[in-house]
Parts: sequence; structure tokens; C-alpha cells
Amino acid sequence: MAAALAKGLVAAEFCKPAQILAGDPIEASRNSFQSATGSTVAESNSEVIAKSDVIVLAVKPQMMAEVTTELKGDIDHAKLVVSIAAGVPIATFTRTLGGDCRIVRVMPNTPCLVGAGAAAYALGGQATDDDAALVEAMFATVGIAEQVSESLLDAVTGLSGSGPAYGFEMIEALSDGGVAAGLPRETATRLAAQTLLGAAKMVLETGEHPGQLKDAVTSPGGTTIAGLRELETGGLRGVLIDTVLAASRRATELGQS
Ligand SMILES: NC(=O)C1=CN([C@@H]2O[C@H](COP(=O)(O)OP(=O)(O)OC[C@H]3O[C@@H](n4cnc5c(N)ncnc54)[C@H](O)[C@@H]3O)[C@@H](O)[C@H]2O)C=CC1
Ligand SMILES: O=C(O)[C@@H]1CCC=N1
Repeated sequence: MAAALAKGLVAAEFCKPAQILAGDPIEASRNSFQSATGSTVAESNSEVIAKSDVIVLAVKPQMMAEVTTELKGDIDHAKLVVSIAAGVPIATFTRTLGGDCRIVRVMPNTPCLVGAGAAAYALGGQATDDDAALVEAMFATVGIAEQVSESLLDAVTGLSGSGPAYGFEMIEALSDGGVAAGLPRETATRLAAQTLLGAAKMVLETGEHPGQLKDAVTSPGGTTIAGLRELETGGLRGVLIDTVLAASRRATELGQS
């Protein structure tokens, strides 16, 4: 996720690769970050923090306690901390890093790599208006960014944080359908991906209700209603609702561990 964000920020000219310094104890991960982003990397997190104004914490939630404990002496009120970890509450950070820590908790998603991210963020008590503006600009540069209350961030995680994976599965399955109906695989995947992209753009750009847009595709006695009937029989809507709820609950669990 950190590499997707860094690459997206550089591509959008929010910053230059030289302004990003990534810490990772694993050599292979450092090498892959460096070759993906053109940025500098370091083995030591302390070195990264000493040289940085904004610290993005992007380790797995299960590792966050260990990492913040290791770094607590290096982070003070002068640094802005941005956590992108699923589930981990702001209070968990301030308990370790101190109550005056400036922190913003963000839930981004991987399409920020291509400027189409969806992120939401919540401010810690010590975060300033400038911190909020910086985080908003950073994530809005690579997609959309919404400020929400922290209590909603696990729901955001279940929807848009994990959501690209749902989209990829849908594209793969639609492509399978196209192949079943006789299309070459590459054509089927391109058509499936562009169709979901087009549907998403219509929702965002027309402001019309998705149900209204769906009705406009659906001719009486036509092909679309024949397909939609299968979706309803298969329970797609209920499955998607349960999918988001399951992932949101898992985010909450991860934050408690
Ligand atoms: N993958 C995704 O789509 C999204 C992930 N996130 C969050 O981003 C965080 C990272 O997730 P991924 O990128 O998927 O995991 P990942 O496993 O791909 O990346 C984590 C990186 O942390 C490094 N690391 C391990 N120990 C470290 C330490 N002590 N200090 C510094 N770096 C260390 C690893 O070598 C690895 O490169 C998680 O907290 C996750 O909840 C948030 C939104 C979306
Ligand atoms: O699967 C995960 O836990 C992370 C958080 C959101 C997307 N990926």
C-alpha cells in the first residue's frame, strides 16, 4: 500500500521521489519499494523519522504496537504521524506515542496508484488545521478524500479499503462470463474492466441514483433484465452487503489485537 501511495503521489507531481524516504527492515521489500517509486530507502526507521516531517505508518496492524513502541522516543509533537493501518484506533497510538502526538488516521486504497483512490480520514485531537489540509491534499491528489468521524473508519475499510479486491473479482468473473459466451480472454477482461469503470464514472459524474442508471440500461423484455434476474436469484446484493459488513468487523477485530 505504501508503494502504491508513493508512486501515485509522484505520478501526480504532489512530490518528488527524493522527498520520500521509506524505512523497511526487509531488504527485498526495500529494493522493491525503491525500484517501484525511485525513492530512497533506509533499513532504520529511526533514521527515516529523524529526516522526515510527515511519518506514514504503513506496517500490518498486527505489527503496529511493536513498531510504535520502538519509535516512541523518535516521534514528538513536531512530526505529523499518518497511520494507514486497518482498525488501529488513534487512542492506541497516543497511548504509546504520548497525548500530544499529532496524528491523522487514514484508510486509503490501492487505486491511488493510478490516481483513482478512495480514502477517508479522521483527525487526532492534536492534529492542526494545516495537518488536515495536508492530508486532504495528499489523498485528494491521488483520488478522493473524505473526512469522517473515527467511528466510521472500520466501515470505510470494509467498503473502499478492501473494495478494490471485490472489484477485481467482479471483473474476473464478468470476463469468465464473456469467455463462456465465446469472447477471447483479453477482449473479455478489457470490456469487463472498462464497463465497470464506465458505470462508476456515470454514478460519480451524473449524480444520478445508481438504480435510475440501471433502469436506463434495462429494456422491457430485453437482455439486461434477463441478466439482472440471475443476479437477484444469486443474491448478489445481499452477498455484497454481507461482504462489507464482514470486512468492517474484521477491521475492528484487528484494531483490538
Ligand atoms: N493493501 C491494501 O490494499 C491496504 C492496506 N492498508 C494498510 O496498510 C498497511 C500495510 O498493508 P500492506 O501494504 O498490504 O502490507 P505489506 O505486507 O505489503 O507491507 C508492509 C511492509 O511493512 C514492512 N515492515 C515489516 N516490519 C516493519 C518494520 N518494523 N518497520 C518498517 N517496515 C516494516 C514489510 O517489509 C512490508 O514491506 C496495513 O496496516 C494495512 O491495514 C490500508 C489500505 C489498503
Ligand atoms: O486486507 C487488509 O487487511 C487491508 C486493509 C484494507 C485493504 N487491505
